[in-house]
Amino acid sequence: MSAQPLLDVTRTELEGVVILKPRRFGDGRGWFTESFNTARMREAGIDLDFIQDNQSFSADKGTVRGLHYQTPPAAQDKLVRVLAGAILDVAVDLRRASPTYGRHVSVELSAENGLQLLVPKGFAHGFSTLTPDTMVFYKVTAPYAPDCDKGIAFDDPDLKIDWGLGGETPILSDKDGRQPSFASVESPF
Ligand SMILES: Cc1cn([C@H]2C[C@H](O)[C@@H](COP(=O)(O)OP(=O)(O)O[C@H]3O[C@H](C)C(=O)[C@H](O)[C@H]3O)O2)c(=O)[nH]c1=O
Repeated sequence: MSAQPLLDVTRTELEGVVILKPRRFGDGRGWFTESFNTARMREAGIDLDFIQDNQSFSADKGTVRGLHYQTPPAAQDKLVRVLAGAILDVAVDLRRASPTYGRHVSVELSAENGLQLLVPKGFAHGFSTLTPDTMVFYKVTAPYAPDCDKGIAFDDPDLKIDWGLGGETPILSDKDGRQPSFASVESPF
């Protein structure tokens, strides 16, 4: 029986957006994993230079952060994982020439399932929290650039994203409560 790969990679219907699952080595104490390894990423054909780590804590279930992206020259690739709790992680294709322009994928990432989502440049990113006390950690390939930090309304009617909120009003930042519609955004990608 072949051993589980050290890094399992699953493509999604959006070209470039992939789900990563580093192998966990379990024993009587719990488990160990190499949560990030550039050699394993390169073997998977992912050759990105992550230069900044971000971390956000959301106290309440039903928090939505997003949809956000940075425009060139500060566009970011993001590698997202959850250290505590669970999120519905969403990537929206903003690449105007893409056959999946305007389409999204949503993946449940949790401390328990150990899944990670790679969100390349050209995609908007956001997540909703599925548990209280959710800690999200993500690596990015470009520094924070406030002037390039843009957004799209999380509840845009054209994007039709189900955030798993069960009809509840989400907890949002003021900024995310007034993001522009998808139709009004001139994507730079
Ligand atoms: C993103 C970022 C923010 N900040 C400062 C700016 C604000 O004073 C404060 C909170 O920022 P913001 O409200 O934009 O944080 P989130 O709503 O969690 O935004 C992030 O969440 C979504 C899901 C993303 O994908 C982006 O990485 C990022 O936009 O942190 C920094 O100092 N550096 C940074 O890289």
